[in-house]
Amino acid sequence: MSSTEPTIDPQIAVPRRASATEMPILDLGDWLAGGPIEPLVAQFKAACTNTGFLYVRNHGIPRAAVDAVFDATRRYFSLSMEERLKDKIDERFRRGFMPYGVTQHPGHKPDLKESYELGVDLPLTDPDVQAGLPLHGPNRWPADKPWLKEAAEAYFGHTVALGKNLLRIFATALEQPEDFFLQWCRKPMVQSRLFHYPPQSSPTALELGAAAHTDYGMLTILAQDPIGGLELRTRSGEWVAAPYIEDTLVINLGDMVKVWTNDSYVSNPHRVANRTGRERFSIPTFFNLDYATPVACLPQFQSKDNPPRHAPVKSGDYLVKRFSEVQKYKTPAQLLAA
Ligand SMILES: O=C(O)CCC(=O)C(=O)O
Ligand SMILES: [Fe+2]
Repeated sequence: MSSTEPTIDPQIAVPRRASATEMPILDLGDWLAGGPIEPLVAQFKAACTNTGFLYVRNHGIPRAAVDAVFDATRRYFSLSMEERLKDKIDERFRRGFMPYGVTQHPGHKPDLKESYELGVDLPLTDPDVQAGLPLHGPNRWPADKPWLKEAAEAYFGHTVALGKNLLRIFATALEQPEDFFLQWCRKPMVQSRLFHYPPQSSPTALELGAAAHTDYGMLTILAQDPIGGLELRTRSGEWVAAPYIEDTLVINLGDMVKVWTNDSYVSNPHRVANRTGRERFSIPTFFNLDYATPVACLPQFQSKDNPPRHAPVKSGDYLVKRFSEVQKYKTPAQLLAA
């Protein structure tokens, strides 16, 4: 080996499966049908203070909507690169096709994934869009592929509804009124990403489908296909697998939750290693509150002996900063200056 060749990390170990304590399955069915919230709140709290990861079932998103968005995603990524590049992501609104190489975590090779991105669809006449509020704007859709818009926007609508329901459980767990977070859901910064991961025969710690990272915002709602490949780090530092479980979605917390709770609720690192030799598809929805939401440590998580460990942040400013650290875009300010 010549000295100019990069050092290849040893293949990372195949982890064991997460236990039911590390990733409990919460059944939302009874509550969504009018039952009490308390049993769910207790399970939610336990998961959030352990790994920050859990599964939900009977979550209210119809199976047909999930199947339809996966079908459309597979169909879209079977198109030629030339075809997909017609809808290459625009830097201002960040909607559309994002090719390989855009997402790169510090110290890692670019993630081995490509995506199609969508969010809350705001017209160009919307006052916040006109004012240039970062990431606010219209979705971008290929006019000749109506099936993509149809399936993705339908699924998106369902995940927004689920996200708001999860925020009710979350607020109750934080001893706030059930609708506490919903006051900041006027134009919530929700983003869905339709992901395609190619097969990867020898994942290394340097090159993965998604390098180890924490999510930035409040809640992530992840639909994955039966291929699996999602792994999370437990509090003891062990990597464990979060496999596909039929009719469930994975929920995990983002870093903003650490600000609200002074690190009582955790946003654990996770990664994707697609070792199956087959293509993998997954659809995370990142649920975030309105741009101007003041995120700060809640009173019950601080005291004289335990002052806030994180400075208060404005939700949107924080997200924009975190995005710019891993995605090679220009910021809106740079675009305006260009
Ligand atoms: O694709 C997955 O399973 C997870 C993706 C992920 O962690 C992310 O995009 O933040
Ligand atoms: Fe993530």
